[in-house]
Amino acid sequence: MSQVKKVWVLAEKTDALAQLCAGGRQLGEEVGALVWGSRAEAEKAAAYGADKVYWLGSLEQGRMLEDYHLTISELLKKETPDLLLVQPSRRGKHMAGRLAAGLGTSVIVDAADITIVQGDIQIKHMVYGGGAFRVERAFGPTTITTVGAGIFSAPAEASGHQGEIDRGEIVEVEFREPAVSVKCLEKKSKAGAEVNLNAAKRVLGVGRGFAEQADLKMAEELAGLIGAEVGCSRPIAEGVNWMARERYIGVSGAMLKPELYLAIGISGQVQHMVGANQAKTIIAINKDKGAPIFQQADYGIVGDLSKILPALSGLIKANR
Ligand SMILES: Cc1cc2nc3c(=O)[nH]c(=O)nc-3n(C[C@H](O)[C@H](O)[C@H](O)COP(=O)(O)OP(=O)(O)OC[C@H]3O[C@@H](n4cnc5c(N)ncnc54)[C@H](O)[C@@H]3O)c2cc1C
Repeated sequence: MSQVKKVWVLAEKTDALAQLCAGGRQLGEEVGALVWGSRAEAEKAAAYGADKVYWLGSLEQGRMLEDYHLTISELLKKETPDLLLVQPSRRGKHMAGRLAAGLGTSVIVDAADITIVQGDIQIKHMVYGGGAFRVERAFGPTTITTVGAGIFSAPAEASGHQGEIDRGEIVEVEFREPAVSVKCLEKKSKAGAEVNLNAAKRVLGVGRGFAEQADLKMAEELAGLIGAEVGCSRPIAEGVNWMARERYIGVSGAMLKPELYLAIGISGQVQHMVGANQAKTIIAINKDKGAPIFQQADYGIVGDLSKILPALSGLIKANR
């Protein structure tokens, strides 16, 4: 694949930063990383393979990440990277939108594939709620895209620079106060939101086949036994509200690429499956043998989950 000259990456979390740096190395001759936090964080980005780390410093008390849009868009205008890869977190998407507005371009969201054809950046992403893919090209000197999970894999730390952290140059960036800033007045922790489905090797998804919230205990027990994170279909998080929104999988939720996806009481509508069909192995449990999920599953069990889940957990425990 041909490469462009400069690819920059912007991520809030370290694992996403490592993945985007790996992607940057595939797509660009030079990788630049925009990093907040301590100098150690900036050095980490260099170890992940960034040639230049644009170090934005630590967030001052009460300052929001969003306030950096002016600082970063000025930098983008000056340095004109060909491509900016952004972590698709809510804050990442927000920032991507603001940066694109500052540059007079638009964001191509949730890239499923990025190819460079003779210097032309072509981005494939899902449209019509997962019904089709479209290949798009952005106008302007810098293409901005948020990148779906699992598109690039993170290399072992420091592989980009053979472990020599100081090979990546660290450039200190001065903060530019935007005309209108966002102030954080109060922070409250959100119960149950601490989950990183993208990083999980095994995910067990629960759907509307569960009649009662209390029945989820059967799924949680099995997940614990096989070392899986629990995710869900959208109606479980945004209909009956049995789980946090961070746990729902699909086109408008988390996009996964685990080794195993175990879908229980999930019909397999396209909007859900686009978030799960990159799994290496899909196993479905559903009482309806005509459920669409069985067309995408590698293995299927037709039956009532209230009988199958305790039986599976019992078998695993008995064979330990
Ligand atoms: C624009 C748009 C975006 C959307 N985005 C998403 C998204 O990101 N993620 C998402 O998940 N959905 C999304 N949806 C909703 C999606 O279309 C489906 O409605 C949803 O995924 C269905 O969830 P489900 O499979 O849990 O429920 P259902 O479709 O109701 O399926 C329940 C399944 O459980 C089975 N079942 C019932 N009882 C049992 C039992 N006792 N034992 C075993 N099996 C049983 C049934 O046979 C059925 O197949 C979106 C929809 C739209 C329009």
